[in-house]
Amino acid sequence: MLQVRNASVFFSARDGRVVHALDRASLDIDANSIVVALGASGCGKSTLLNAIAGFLPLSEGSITLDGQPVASPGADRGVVFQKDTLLPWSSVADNVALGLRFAGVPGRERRERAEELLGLVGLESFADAFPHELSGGMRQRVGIARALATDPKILLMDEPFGALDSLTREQMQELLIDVWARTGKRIFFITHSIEEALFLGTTVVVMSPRPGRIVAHFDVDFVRRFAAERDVRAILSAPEFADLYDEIRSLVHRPQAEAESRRMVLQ
Ligand SMILES: Nc1ncnc2c1ncn2[C@@H]1O[C@H](COP(=O)(O)OP(=O)(O)OP(=O)(O)O)[C@@H](O)[C@H]1O
Repeated sequence: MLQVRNASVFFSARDGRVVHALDRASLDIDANSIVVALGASGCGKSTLLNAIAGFLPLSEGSITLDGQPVASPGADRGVVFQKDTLLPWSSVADNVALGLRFAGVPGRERRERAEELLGLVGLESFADAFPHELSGGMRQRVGIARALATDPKILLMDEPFGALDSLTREQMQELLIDVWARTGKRIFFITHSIEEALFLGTTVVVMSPRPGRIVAHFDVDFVRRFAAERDVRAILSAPEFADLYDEIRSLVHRPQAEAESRRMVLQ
């Protein structure tokens, strides 16, 4: 279980002002779940993800992963960003295996693991290609394979499909559902898109504008239905999908009217 409790972050801006980016956020991410954070630009989504990744310290509150406090980056958390961070001079297989190289895993084993992961993301024949030979969607697939290489306990994804065209984005959403169904990894995913949040999330949390607070939790089951039935149209045209879409939309657009959580508020 990943537990975030009353997490607040204050930044000191260059002009001396204090920016209150995250306000007492609490969140649980259980095994085999996909928790999607949704909110307007600047509401603190990346701040929350970066704190879970260990890239920045909390000002108040706590984050634990399977009972261990999170204080710095670690191989138990794999991160995928919107902009790919592949090394242009390294082959796709070497990029995937980067974390394993840091961990001292021998070359042959690294290669085998990279090939296995490239198979998982549908890029088995691109192991020896270089990043510039790949499309944007393929590069994000490599990013997902790389984040999985150290067998992390959780995958942290910061708008990973935000820069992709809509068709590629849909393919990547389905690929991610496949990866999730096959690996059972828990995932924390950030997006601006209500549709993406509803399609991918087992839980959707809605954040208010700065200072970012979690104003609502929704338990959702479209992703499990899709993993079982593979019927996108049935999901997107389900009346519950449209109802939830409207409810979340009104929250995102009127976030100051604080929503009542559908679940018990986390203590
Ligand atoms: N290092 C920093 N120093 C000062 N202010 C910061 C810093 N990082 C983020 N902020 C501010 O904190 C707030 C939250 O930023 P954050 O990037 O978490 O939002 P976001 O919801 O992820 O936005 P977007 O969707 O646009 O990526 C913003 O107002 C941002 O300007």
